[in-house]
Amino acid sequence: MPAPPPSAATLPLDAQGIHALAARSMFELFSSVSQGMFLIDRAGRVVWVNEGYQRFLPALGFASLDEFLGRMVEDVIPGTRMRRVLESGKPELIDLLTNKAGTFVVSRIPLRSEGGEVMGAIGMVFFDHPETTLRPLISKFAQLQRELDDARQALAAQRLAGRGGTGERQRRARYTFASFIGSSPAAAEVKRQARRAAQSASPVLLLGETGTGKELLAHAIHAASARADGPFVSVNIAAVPETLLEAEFFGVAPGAYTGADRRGREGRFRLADGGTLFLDEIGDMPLHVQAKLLRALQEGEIEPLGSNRLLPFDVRVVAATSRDLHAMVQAGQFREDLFYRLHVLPIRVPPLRERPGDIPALVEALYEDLLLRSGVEPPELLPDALALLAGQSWRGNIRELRNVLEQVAMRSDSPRIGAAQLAQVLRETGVEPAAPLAPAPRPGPGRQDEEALLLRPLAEQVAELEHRAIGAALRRHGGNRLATARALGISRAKLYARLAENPDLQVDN
Ligand SMILES: Nc1ncnc2c1ncn2[C@@H]1O[C@H](COP(=O)(O)OP(=O)(O)OP(=O)(O)O)[C@@H](O)[C@H]1O
Repeated sequence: MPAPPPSAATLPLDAQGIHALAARSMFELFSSVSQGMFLIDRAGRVVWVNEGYQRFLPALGFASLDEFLGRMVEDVIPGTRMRRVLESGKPELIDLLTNKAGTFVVSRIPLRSEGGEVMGAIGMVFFDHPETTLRPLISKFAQLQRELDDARQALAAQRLAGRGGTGERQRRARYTFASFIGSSPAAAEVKRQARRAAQSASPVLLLGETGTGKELLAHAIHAASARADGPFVSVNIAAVPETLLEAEFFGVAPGAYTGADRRGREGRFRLADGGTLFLDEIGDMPLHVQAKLLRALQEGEIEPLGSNRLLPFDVRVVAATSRDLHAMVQAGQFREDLFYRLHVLPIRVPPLRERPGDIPALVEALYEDLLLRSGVEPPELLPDALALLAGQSWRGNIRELRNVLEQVAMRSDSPRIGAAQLAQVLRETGVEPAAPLAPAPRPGPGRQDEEALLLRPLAEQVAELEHRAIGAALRRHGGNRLATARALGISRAKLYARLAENPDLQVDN
């Protein structure tokens, strides 16, 4: 019997017909759900762009489609991996692409001839601004990115110091007090206290929000202490599974377990012998380990798991936490006796929002570091952009500032960045920009004027920023001087002195 003639409602039953139908349906599906699609040929030239994709062209720096078509894909879409897909013939079904046009969830698929040869590739953008549409995924990505940054920075510091092996890296201090950037009163006070702590042998407790520089200070304290030639060993308690913490601290005796640990393992206390043991996130330590830690600190001896021998150690402990240990003690979550054992030299590390005056110096240092680490030429931030940075709440503190600065460098070709461009990057990285610390700059100064403004003595510029910061804080707090001094992390006496020098700052309350 002859096959029924194909109609609009009939599925083709031959392989070729099924293939054509599926390909067409998939193409239509992708073009309707994606934000944009484009095609490159075998040479990597952009040969077709659909209507959806055309709206990204201005952000990529193209005024018309004609300028975009026919160009090599990497010349027009910074950071793209389309050429890799051409070369490997393997699709990349989901990826995040960040460039000056924003951050996108993208997909790249090779196009093959009937003979299986790669003839080109199709690129699709599924989401733009994934930081709002895919928040959990993006924050996880941002977290990983930060960890990667920290690891890269550690490696670079090690390379600069000309040091070898991984174990060595772990056991040397990476930073000194000079690495702690900031000359604001709050920063100077922290450094003063930390320097004093370095001279003593007592435990130090660093208290402050995430990303404020607690680990950096722990390294610096070690490097300036009498133990500087000994090892610096750190344990991030939050990152070690609870069941492994004891083994991590106290070690495992040979033969205690079968398998990998059969030969036994040194604990961190022993590895840090003669040096400093940095206990990061001490507030995350389970109560039963707290009891053992306390005993070890009191006795100066540890008992490796599966052993009945006590081993002496000589370690100076520096602990850090972003949690409110005092409240944890009251809630029965942290042992009071351990708290007092560690709370001998407490140092409060202020959040970045309490020292906005340090932002210009931090920007300079973090960009210098970026240049050293990755060769990325950083842009210059104009005064209105610096004022915008100074007005943010920086929940992730300096780590977050570094991340934003890197994003600015990655997403922009312009050598100078103003507040408007910065605000866009802040939004794209998931930070809703708060008002700048100073009123928005009046339109006017051209590039040369702006450069002239930046080429004045730094002290003058810092004083200006301080003046604007005080003005903004006074306005925010309705002229309340105590609240203003607190918000800026300065003493009331200092605020009164500044107000006396600058009568124009007075706000009646
Ligand atoms: N004052 C500073 N000057 C220069 N860089 C800083 C300063 N403070 C922090 N950083 C940088 O910011 C990042 C975070 O600092 P660090 O890891 O020391 O913070 P932390 O308080 O220990 O954070 P967490 O509690 O999340 O572990 C690091 O890359 C560090 O080099």
